[in-house]
Amino acid sequence: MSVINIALLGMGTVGTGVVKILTNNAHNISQKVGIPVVIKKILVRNLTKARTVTTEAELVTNMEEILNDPDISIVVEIMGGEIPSKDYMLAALKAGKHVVTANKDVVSKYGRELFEAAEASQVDFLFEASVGGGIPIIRPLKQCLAANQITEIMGIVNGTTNYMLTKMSNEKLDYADVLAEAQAKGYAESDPTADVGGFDAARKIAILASIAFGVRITLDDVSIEGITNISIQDIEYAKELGFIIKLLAIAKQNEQGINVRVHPALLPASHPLASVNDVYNAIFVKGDAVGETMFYGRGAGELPTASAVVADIIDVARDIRHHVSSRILCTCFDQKPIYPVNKIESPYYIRLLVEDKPGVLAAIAGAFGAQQVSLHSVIQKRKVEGSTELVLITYRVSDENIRLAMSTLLGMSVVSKLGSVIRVEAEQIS
Ligand SMILES: NC(=O)C1=CN([C@@H]2O[C@H](COP(=O)(O)OP(=O)(O)OC[C@H]3O[C@@H](n4cnc5c(N)ncnc54)[C@H](OP(=O)(O)O)[C@@H]3O)[C@@H](O)[C@H]2O)C=CC1
Ligand SMILES: N[C@@H](CC=O)C(=O)O
Ligand code: NA
Repeated sequence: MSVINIALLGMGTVGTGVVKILTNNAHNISQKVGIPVVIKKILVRNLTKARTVTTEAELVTNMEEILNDPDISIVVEIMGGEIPSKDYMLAALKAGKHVVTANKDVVSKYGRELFEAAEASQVDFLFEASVGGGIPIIRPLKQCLAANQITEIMGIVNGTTNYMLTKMSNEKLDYADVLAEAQAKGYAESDPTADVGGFDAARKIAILASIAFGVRITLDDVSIEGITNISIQDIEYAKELGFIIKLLAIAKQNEQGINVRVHPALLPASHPLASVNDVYNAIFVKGDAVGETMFYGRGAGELPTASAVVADIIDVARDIRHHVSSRILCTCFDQKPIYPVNKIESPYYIRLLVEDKPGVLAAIAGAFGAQQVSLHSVIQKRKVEGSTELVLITYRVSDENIRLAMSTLLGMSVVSKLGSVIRVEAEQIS
């Protein structure tokens, strides 16, 4: 074997980055593998579309041309979406080809099926780019931290929403404008509701939790809330109170089971995740032996994501050279109960509009008190349409109790509007 031939499925944002890296760093990569890695074919939808990078690879529109090519030993899926990506990956694995993917939708939903197919064919199935873009996180969890019992993962795992929240916070830009910017930069999914709705982050934390806890966690096990209801007003009030709003992905394991959730949260400005800005992601992993570790870097974008994809290609290429494969496949061996989010206690930030008259504050405090919700701080903000805006931070309370308190408040004639209810992740408020 004098070269390793690969095929790309897709030549969009990530595919373009993969072509660039494999071209610009060809010598370096060839030295690391031992022989050159060459892109032989690229599957696209549209052969006549203008491309921003030139390649000697043949552009094709029929997957059979890749599946039936015996020279191609690695298939790199960077098309996105579930269908036909999953079927193409399965077909490639069954044809004895190694597969590298950046597709969290497919890995989080069909991981088991794909791992089984890889094992049956004794080939590799690698997916480093599916979580955290260019940040090494899958390999560290599966290999470098393998000695540990992981108890907690917490982080910012969606570049689009972190970019949006940063721009809204620092430049007071409008939600729709910053979303359009993130799309133009190639950070967002083809359907950006996956980003802003929290589903992309949920798929990523499901993948991380599955690997970390040795359990198959699916999207149905994740409690999901996105950033669609976060306003500049909330970002500003949070800042005044010493907090920064971030979209967090959290997975925790304790005696009661596993809790996996994605939601916006107020973080104290001094928290390490509060200063993770723009498209950057950061992931904390706590292990019983290693203690706390943190992984940080660009979570989306052409070259950072392609960096992780190409690293997987190099890993597989080395395996091919050394006649080894399927070294670390599925690590989800156990069944453990899921601990529901409504039992998780935390402080809450609440913004509401109330009538401007004596006794209202006492009535509201009473409604909270009836559901065992104690108030840490109450600030009276601006006047809006004749009502007064109240911003409250509660002490630690369960999701269940906060919901009950909210429904009582909404039934009170003095409450004209409920603005926002956002969790606060702060150890110091207990
Ligand atoms: N963008 C990012 O920052 C990151 C993306 N990812 C993941 O990487 C994957 C790719 O993302 P991205 O590069 O942004 O996506 P793009 O939409 O930019 O590119 C998709 C590519 O796939 C091709 N394609 C799509 N559907 C088909 C099909 N049915 N048959 C043949 N070709 C098809 C398109 O062809 P054509 O060019 O002809 O239209 C295009 O070249 C996704 O799974 C995404 O979630 C992961 C981490 C970060
Ligand atoms: N849309 C995703 C892309 C990378 O996974 C994000 O913004 O993080
Ligand atoms: Na990664």
